[in-house]
Amino acid sequence: MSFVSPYERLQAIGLTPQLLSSLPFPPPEGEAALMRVAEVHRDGLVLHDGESTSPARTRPALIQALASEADALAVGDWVRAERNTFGEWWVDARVPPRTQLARRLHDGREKVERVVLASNVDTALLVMGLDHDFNLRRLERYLALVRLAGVGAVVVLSKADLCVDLGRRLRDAQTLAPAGVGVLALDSLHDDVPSQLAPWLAPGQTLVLLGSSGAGKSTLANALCGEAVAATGGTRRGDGRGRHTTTVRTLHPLPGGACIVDTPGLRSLRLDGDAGDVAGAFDDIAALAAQCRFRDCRHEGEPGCAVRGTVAPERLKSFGKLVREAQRDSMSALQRREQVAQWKARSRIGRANIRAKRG
Ligand SMILES: Nc1nc2c(ncn2[C@@H]2O[C@H](COP(=O)(O)OP(=O)(O)OP(=O)(O)O)[C@@H](O)[C@H]2O)c(=O)[nH]1
Ligand SMILES: [Zn+2]
Repeated sequence: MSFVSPYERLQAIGLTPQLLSSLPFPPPEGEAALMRVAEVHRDGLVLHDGESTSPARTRPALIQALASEADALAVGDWVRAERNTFGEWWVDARVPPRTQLARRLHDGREKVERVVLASNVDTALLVMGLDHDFNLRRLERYLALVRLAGVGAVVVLSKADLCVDLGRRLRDAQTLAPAGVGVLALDSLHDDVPSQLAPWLAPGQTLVLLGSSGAGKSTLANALCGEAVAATGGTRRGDGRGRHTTTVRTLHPLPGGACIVDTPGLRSLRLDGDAGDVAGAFDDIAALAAQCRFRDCRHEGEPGCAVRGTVAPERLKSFGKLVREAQRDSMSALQRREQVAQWKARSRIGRANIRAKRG
């Protein structure tokens, strides 16, 4: 019988020699192990050891330490877990992630929460269907998300078989994609997906599938795995939207030594960064803005603006929207209350002025 060390097994789910040599704790042994988070649930985790998965829970001290920095364990994290006498796994430490894809969730009132979508990702596959799903403004958001996280990306336009003006849509997506971000169109049900994505599937690589519900993420995951690992759903009749078939982010090892995280479709995507970060995620605009006459130019009609007139109006509009959204979300709850109070005061004064004029 040949002996496979736990570290060799972990190579199947992305362990690299660099990671192993930079652990913030001694290499676990005995009842402790290095594992990778494969799923995060409300009441626990699923850990992968490179061969199989086990349920686990997180020590409250670790949850609290992470929460104090608006952080939490996410799929893709490397952790130290220890098995107790009942055979239950408990996670007590995390390896600081190389990358974190995160978004903000807004509760509709004033609470903004940071949610980590996946950790230690090398390449995000930004999946967009060439059917009703195709939306360049949404793609812009996803491109900014990966840019903010410092994660590589490929735009995967699925359902090429359903598209009549493929050439134009490919060109439109290519125009948005910054240098180094590939754009490809495919029919995930019939094309040889692993060979089309081969450049990003080297052993040790971690990929994540991002996109709206029904875009075809799980179909791609299955095509890459060579078997049905993720449930796929149809799209709704009428509007062609997805049915939110995938409900949890899950890490799957791939046959060639890479691994992939399938994620549920995101209903909304608010970027996790301050206004400056978000503005910087639009390379073309950032480069032109350096030539605007005013350093704080908002490109909204100021004289000497180098951006307006050069950047497509719809791109500039969504840039402005994302920057303002980031600004609002970055404000503390207190600042936001103060701003609302100011608005109210201003409109009270405005109404009083109007009344005074009238009469
Ligand atoms: N014709 C065609 N259909 C596709 C293609 N890719 C996916 N589909 C179909 O689109 C529907 C939705 O695909 P899924 O893979 O479940 O989509 P998803 O992005 O995982 O959706 P959620 O799990 O809801 O987030 C399914 O009926 C798939 O069979 C494609 O390239 N061509
Ligand atoms: Zn300007």
